[in-house]
Amino acid sequence: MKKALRAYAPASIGNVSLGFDVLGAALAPINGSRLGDEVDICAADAFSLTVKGPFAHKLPGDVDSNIVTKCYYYFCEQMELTGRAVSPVALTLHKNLPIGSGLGSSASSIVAAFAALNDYFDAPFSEDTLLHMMGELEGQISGSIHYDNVAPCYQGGMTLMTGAKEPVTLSLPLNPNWYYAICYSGISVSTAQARDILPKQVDMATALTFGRQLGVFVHALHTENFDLAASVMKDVIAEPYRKSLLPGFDDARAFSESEGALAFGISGSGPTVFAVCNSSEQAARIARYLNDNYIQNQDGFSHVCQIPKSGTVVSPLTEHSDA
Ligand SMILES: Nc1ncnc2c1ncn2[C@@H]1O[C@H](COP(=O)(O)OP(=O)(O)OP(=O)(O)O)[C@@H](O)[C@H]1O
Ligand SMILES: N[C@@H](CCO)C(=O)O
Repeated sequence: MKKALRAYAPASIGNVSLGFDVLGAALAPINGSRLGDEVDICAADAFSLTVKGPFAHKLPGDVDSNIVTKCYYYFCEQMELTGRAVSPVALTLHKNLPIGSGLGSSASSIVAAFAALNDYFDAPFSEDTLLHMMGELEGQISGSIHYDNVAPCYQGGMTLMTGAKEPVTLSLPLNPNWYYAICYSGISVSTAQARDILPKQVDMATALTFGRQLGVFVHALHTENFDLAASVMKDVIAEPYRKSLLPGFDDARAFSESEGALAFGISGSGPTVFAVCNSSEQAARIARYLNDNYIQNQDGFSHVCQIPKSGTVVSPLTEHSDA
C-alpha cells in the first residue's frame, strides 16, 4: 500500500505589477502560518474528491466541476500516453484560498493536485512537463494559458517565464530585506473577466515602457540594485483598466506611498493588493491600514509576507496532520 501524502501549494502574486503574465512570486506570511491550498492523496477503490476548508462552500457543489478532479483525469491521460498505469486514489482538497482573490487560488489547487499525484506515483513527470500540465489546466479556468501563478506556486521564489518549452521559468534573485504587505478585500474578481476588459493591443509607448522596465528590473536584481528594481515596478498594462474593479484602490495606494512603500500594485487580477516595503514594521503599518480600510466584508484579510525560496511541499500525511 502506498503512503498517504499531503501537498501544500502557496499563494502567489501574478504579474508583480511590471511583468504581465510573465512574472510571478510565491508568498509566505512571516508569522509562519500557511497561506495556500492543500491536497491529500491516498489509495482507494475508486477515485473520489472531498472538499473541505474555509472556502470550500464558495466552490461549485459538484466535484466534477472542481479543477482538482480535472487535474486527476488529465494526469491519468498523460500517464496513459506514456504507457503507465494509475491506480485509483482518494483526494481531499483543503480550500484555504478565496476564489477570485488575486492570490492564485485556482493555481494553488492545481499545483497541489499535480504535485501530490506526481509524488504519489513516483515522480513520472519532470518539473517542466508538470509546469506545462499546470499551465494547461490554469488556461482552462482563466481563458488563456499563463504561468505567473502556477510557476512560483510550484517552484517558489520569483519566477520569470521564458516562453520556451524548457526551461519554462527562470528564477530571479530575491531581496531578503523586502517585505510584502498584502490585503485581500473579500470580494471576488473573475480572472477571465478581468482579462476581457483589457485592450487586445498596446500602443508603441506602452510596449517600450513594458520592455524597458522588465529589462531594468532583471538587471537590477542581479546586480543587487534593489532601489532601481523597485523604481520600475509599475503596471502599464492592466492596472489602468482593472483598478476600476477594486473599490478603495487609489486610497490604498496613496496611503502606502505616504508610508514610504517602495511599490504598490494589484496582485494578479485582484482584488488583492500588495505593497513592497523596506522593513517588516513598515509592512505591518500598511497591512494594518489596509485591513481597516481596504477590506469590504468578513472574508477579507491581510498579512505581512516575504517571498519564500521554496514553493510546493509534499510530505507524508500522518494521523497527526490537521484534518
Ligand atoms: N479548486 C478550485 N479552486 C479555485 N477555483 C476553482 C476550483 N475548482 C473550480 N474552480 C472554479 O474556477 C473558477 C476560478 O476563477 P478565477 O480564475 O477567476 O479564480 P482564481 O483562480 O480563484 O483567481 P485568482 O488567481 O485571482 O486567485 C471559478 O469559477 C471557480 O468556481
Ligand atoms: N497574469 C494573470 C494573473 C491572474 O491571476 C492576469 O493578470 O490576468
